[in-house]
Amino acid sequence: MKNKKIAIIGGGNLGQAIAKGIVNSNIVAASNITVTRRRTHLIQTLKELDIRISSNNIEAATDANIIFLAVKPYQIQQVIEEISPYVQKGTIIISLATGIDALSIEKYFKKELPIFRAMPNTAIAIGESMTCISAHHANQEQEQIVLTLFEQVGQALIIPEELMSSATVLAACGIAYALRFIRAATQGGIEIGFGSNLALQVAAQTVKGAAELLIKAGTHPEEEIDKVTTPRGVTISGLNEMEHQGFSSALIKGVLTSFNKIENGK
Ligand SMILES: NC(=O)C1=CN([C@@H]2O[C@H](COP(=O)(O)OP(=O)(O)OC[C@H]3O[C@@H](n4cnc5c(N)ncnc54)[C@H](O)[C@@H]3O)[C@@H](O)[C@H]2O)C=CC1
Ligand SMILES: O=C(O)[C@@H]1CCC=N1
Repeated sequence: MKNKKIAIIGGGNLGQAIAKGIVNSNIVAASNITVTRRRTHLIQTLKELDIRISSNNIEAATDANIIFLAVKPYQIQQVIEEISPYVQKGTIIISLATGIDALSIEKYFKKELPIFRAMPNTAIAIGESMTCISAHHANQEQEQIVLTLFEQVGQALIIPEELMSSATVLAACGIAYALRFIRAATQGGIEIGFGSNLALQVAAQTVKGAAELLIKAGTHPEEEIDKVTTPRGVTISGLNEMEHQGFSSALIKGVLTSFNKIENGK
């Protein structure tokens, strides 16, 4: 792994976060990673980490063993058609583009390559992503390489491609849903007396603790809820009122609305 050459085409939010995450984990030398962007002055900070920056996609793709496609979905076809003639056989392709299936990517390349789709979430910037990955024409060794790369920036798992839209909703959009919960809790906290900064600190750490209980202890949410809900107590009154107002139902309907928009465009 250490000697693999990586090209990240599109040094935007996700592209830069992946580059930094891989460098921090030390599994590939920074000098083996090239990040491309048309306006390279916007990614000068990567150079301080010894990451190479370039505006030349073809040069970056030519000697890469692994290519991340981190441009927006509407830019992906053009980028693939630009680099395809220079991509060596067996090069691992990892597309981050939402909603573009592996068959289309293969069609744009006009040749068979190991193609992966990866759906991280924005917590990748702090090494806490939940990344779902699907594989197309890849062998086990290639799957392990891609899994290992994303494990440097959070948790990662391989899923069937047919679940990629669901993964997008639950993990990528999910960050926004969770943040809206924290924002709403903060608004409630202000109404019952906290200043906004303190309310946000308390709400955010409380959500982190709740998630860690499930992740570290491996318990079910209801098991943890049972520990907080004293009979005739305040928690169950609040929780039941939230459910009367449609809390779980609103969340489930939101998840389905996002999913339907990906699947049917509406
Ligand atoms: N999982 C998630 O939470 C999210 C996933 N995404 C997906 O990730 C991908 C990247 O998204 P972001 O990083 O947010 O986008 P971004 O817009 O920040 O980054 C894309 C970068 O590609 C560069 N670029 C465009 N054309 C290029 C070219 N021909 N050659 C080299 N560089 C070029 C742009 O200048 C930009 O810096 C998208 O395909 C999007 O669908 C986007 C947002 C959230
Ligand atoms: O909202 C969106 O369309 C993209 C997909 C996943 C996160 N952001």
